[in-house]
Amino acid sequence: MSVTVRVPAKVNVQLAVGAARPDGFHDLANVFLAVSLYDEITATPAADGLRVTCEGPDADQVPLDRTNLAARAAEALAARYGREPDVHLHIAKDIPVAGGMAGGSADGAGALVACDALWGTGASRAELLEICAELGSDVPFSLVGGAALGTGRGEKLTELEVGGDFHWVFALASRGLSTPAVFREFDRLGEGLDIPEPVAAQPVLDALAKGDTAALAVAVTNDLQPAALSLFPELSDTLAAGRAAGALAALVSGSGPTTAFLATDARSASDIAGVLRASGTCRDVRTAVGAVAGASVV
Ligand SMILES: C[C@](O)(CO)[C@H](O)COP(=O)(O)OP(=O)(O)OC[C@H]1O[C@@H](n2ccc(N)nc2=O)[C@H](O)[C@@H]1O
Ligand SMILES: Nc1ncnc2c1ncn2[C@@H]1O[C@H](COP(=O)(O)OP(=O)(O)OP(=O)(O)O)[C@@H](O)[C@H]1O
Repeated sequence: MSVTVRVPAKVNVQLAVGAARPDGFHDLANVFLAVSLYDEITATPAADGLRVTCEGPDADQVPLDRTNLAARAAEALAARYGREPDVHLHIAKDIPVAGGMAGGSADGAGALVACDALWGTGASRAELLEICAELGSDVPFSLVGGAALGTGRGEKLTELEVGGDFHWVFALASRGLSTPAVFREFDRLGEGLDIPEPVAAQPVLDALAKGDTAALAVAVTNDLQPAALSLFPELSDTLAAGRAAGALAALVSGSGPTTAFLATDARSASDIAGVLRASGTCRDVRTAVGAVAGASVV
């Protein structure tokens, strides 16, 4: 018997970042939207301990040892329920690696849900969310999906209403960006400046609730974008190409380097994707819609 769980990627429609905290993390007002790019995690019982395998275009960049977030999730759940993590976790990876779309976090949440079902632990949702928060700031949202406001370091979630579909185009970059490096660059760029407390922007929440793409397009913000562009200046060319192709908004997704483009509808998304693909400013292009459900057994 095995269990397969499908988990979406995310885009941040608002990412407000506060000053560095004493523990090195940053307080956030992080408005997450789950989008229809998915990893699938299959958990199969194994007699000989924990093993991770991965397939997909970026599979060679995924660690298969105990640092993999899927492995860490299985170990955390097993430890809590006093059992051995005897499981084979297979990741079918479609979310870009080190792309700012919470790919590793998706695998952590997916492995947790898969092992929970396989082992029949009966853990409550609150317990699963607690383990997610220990694994990483983005992991709780990968479990929950839909749209949510993340506060604290992003792990404290309030679910948000979404009144309609939002159509996106994502341009994948030629290399990854390290999330800690982007936060460090944010700190460096902000040295000597007064960094305000991060707060959720009402126009973003209203646009989501109404399903109003045009309103969301003028409301999206990402405080990590200047840091990501500083470390990866060529991303400006991708953003410009998407804008010229008719995107209503163009921004870096989370810590980058994936760039995200908001489109009027599915047809426009497909047109923008075609122009971006031909522009030579990115490695690959994908379209997706949000909001979609979080980690779900298939
Ligand atoms: C950029 C975002 O993807 C936006 O959703 C997240 O804030 C990052 O979430 P994540 O990849 O799950 O991050 P974690 O694994 O928790 O932390 C990785 C590193 O990112 C930095 N980090 C992360 C979250 C946060 N609120 N402040 C931070 O400064 C820290 O250097 C931390 O060591
Ligand atoms: N299951 C996993 N899939 C991909 N990377 C993983 C995984 N587990 C650990 N990692 C490590 O995490 C690093 C960041 O990868 P990930 O794809 O999660 O980045 P990201 O999407 O930018 O994250 P986020 O958007 O949450 O900041 C990788 O370079 C890799 O070393």
